[in-house]
Amino acid sequence: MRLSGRLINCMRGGREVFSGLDFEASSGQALAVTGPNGSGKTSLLRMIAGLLAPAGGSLDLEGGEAELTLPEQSHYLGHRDAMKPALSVAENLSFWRDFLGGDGADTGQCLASVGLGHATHLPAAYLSAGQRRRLSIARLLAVRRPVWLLDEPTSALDAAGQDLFAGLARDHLARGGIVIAATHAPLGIEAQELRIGGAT
Ligand SMILES: Nc1ncnc2c1ncn2[C@@H]1O[C@H](COP(=O)(O)OP(=O)(O)OP(=O)(O)O)[C@@H](O)[C@H]1O
Repeated sequence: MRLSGRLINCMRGGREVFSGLDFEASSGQALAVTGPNGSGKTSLLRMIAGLLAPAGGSLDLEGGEAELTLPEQSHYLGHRDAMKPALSVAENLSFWRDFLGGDGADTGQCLASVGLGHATHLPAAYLSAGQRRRLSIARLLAVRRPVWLLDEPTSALDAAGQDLFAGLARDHLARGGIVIAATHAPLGIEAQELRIGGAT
């Protein structure tokens, strides 16, 4: 499987953010998207996820499921943890599993894998920032998709959480997945750097 972008142009609010961006990531590879604030890292992830149209260029996934689009084969975790505060932790994850077309994955097991086994019945509103991030990461496990698009995946995670994330990402890569992560911090996994904009 190979994900590639060719000559991608990004416009936001009538202003060019970046242009002519090329990148490529094959099965088992991670890309760390780096660059200064406002250089377009989140915008690039959202384009790959199908949430924002490129102003030019093309995005392509070769070797995936022929009948599925690139967004349908991708997970996008934004830096806001999309969850409903009044629902429990388990209900939030079940919502996402069903919404994303999961095939009945055991949410309890996914939550235990991210260290939230003790909090499944708590309202999501009670979670700390790092726990919310762990709940987002559990979505990656509840529904298996080959392309992970992650915006600052380790923000708010403590050292143990960062190790946990790195382990899950390594497993995903070992299974032939692809990780594209926008980050200002080391991801804890081997990754090629895709730099956008000027020096950090
Ligand atoms: N909805 C929008 N309308 C207009 N401009 C926008 C919109 N969303 C983002 N932008 C602008 O697009 C540019 C790129 O934003 P983006 O969030 O992709 O950057 P980033 O590299 O992820 O930044 P950071 O490191 O701060 O997270 C910024 O200048 C931002 O202000």
